[in-house]
Amino acid sequence: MELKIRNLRKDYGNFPALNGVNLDIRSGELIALLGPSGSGKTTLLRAIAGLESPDGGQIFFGDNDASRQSVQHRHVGFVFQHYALFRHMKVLDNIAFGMRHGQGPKQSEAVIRKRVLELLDLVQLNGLEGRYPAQLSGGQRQRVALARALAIEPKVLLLDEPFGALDAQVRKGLRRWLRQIHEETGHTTVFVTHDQEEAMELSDRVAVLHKGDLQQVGTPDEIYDSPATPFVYAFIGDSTSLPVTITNGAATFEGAPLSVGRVDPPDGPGRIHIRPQDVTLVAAGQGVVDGRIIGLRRSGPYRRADIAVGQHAHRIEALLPPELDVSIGDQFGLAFKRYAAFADDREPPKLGLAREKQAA
Ligand SMILES: Nc1ncnc2c1ncn2[C@@H]1O[C@H](COP(=O)(O)OP(=O)(O)OP(=O)(O)O)[C@@H](O)[C@H]1O
Repeated sequence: MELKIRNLRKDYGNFPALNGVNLDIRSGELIALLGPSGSGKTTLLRAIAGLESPDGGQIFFGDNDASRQSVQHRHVGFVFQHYALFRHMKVLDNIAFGMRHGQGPKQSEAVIRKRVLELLDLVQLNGLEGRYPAQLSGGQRQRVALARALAIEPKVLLLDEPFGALDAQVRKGLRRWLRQIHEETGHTTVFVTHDQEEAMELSDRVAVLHKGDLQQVGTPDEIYDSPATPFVYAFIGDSTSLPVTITNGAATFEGAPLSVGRVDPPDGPGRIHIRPQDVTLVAAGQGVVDGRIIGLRRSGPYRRADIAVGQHAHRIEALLPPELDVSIGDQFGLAFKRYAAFADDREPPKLGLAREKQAA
């Protein structure tokens, strides 16, 4: 089922939780709603489910305007962070609940039992149908919750931080498992997370929200390699930045020209953003700007260097090969393999000011 969200608004008092969101969700895709706490992810998910009534805009399920439809009529499957299994019911009865009490045609107990056992097989919990939720681990309970959501053959599957309460190791396992289930079942799935790694690894596309605004929608590669706004650049992956002044497409830093080539944003104050892996050290005077190493620490297979730049000690971070012979206090030129230039955020942030290019 394809979803179209048009100019969706939700205000809590004077506070705009959703600021006119437009988003097309393709049939069969797994899309992540990603953003920091309070960005509007859950509000958007609940509006899709029909649990929240918007103050403006529309939500289409296919060609059908579902904006005024009840939760029951939208026929969505929902899994929350805090598993909402019925504690007094066995796993089998939990999964069967929607089939027994839902809107669909009545089914015989034999059919229901067969379907529950198939779903238990799908979520890899064969043999646990007779247990109560208290006799399951947190990860197993979330699998039961997913089986229950799938049991009603939902038009759309909505997942709100379903692994949020579980430890990191279990989360990683469940992430792979969920992707596999998605590939087998093909439900249109909307997944809320504030964990960028989870969003990038799991989804076909990522929708990044910030303060109720949809900042960018794209594949994980597009979001990481071509962030559309300074917020997306800073939120996804590591980066540091330098304040610049842009005049006729040329950037200056602390009054001196910055040899990064032509930049696109309009004249005025802006920032050049760089990812640590895109900074390389060259001889002083040969790079975009000179800097002095003020910190070095090991980071996985790399060494992470803190480099002070300019008179006001702005900080640039670089990932260096550990065998590179550098020490605190060394002076270098910094070359940027890639960077992005943005005009300073003028409210609200607008798409399309980015320019990512090879450094000159
Ligand atoms: N019922 C409510 N009444 C008032 N304000 C609310 C209500 N629900 C949410 N908000 C506010 O709306 C904003 C968006 O909330 P939402 O829960 O959608 O954010 P989120 O991105 O899902 O955050 P989190 O990751 O913390 O769950 C927040 O600032 C929140 O405080």
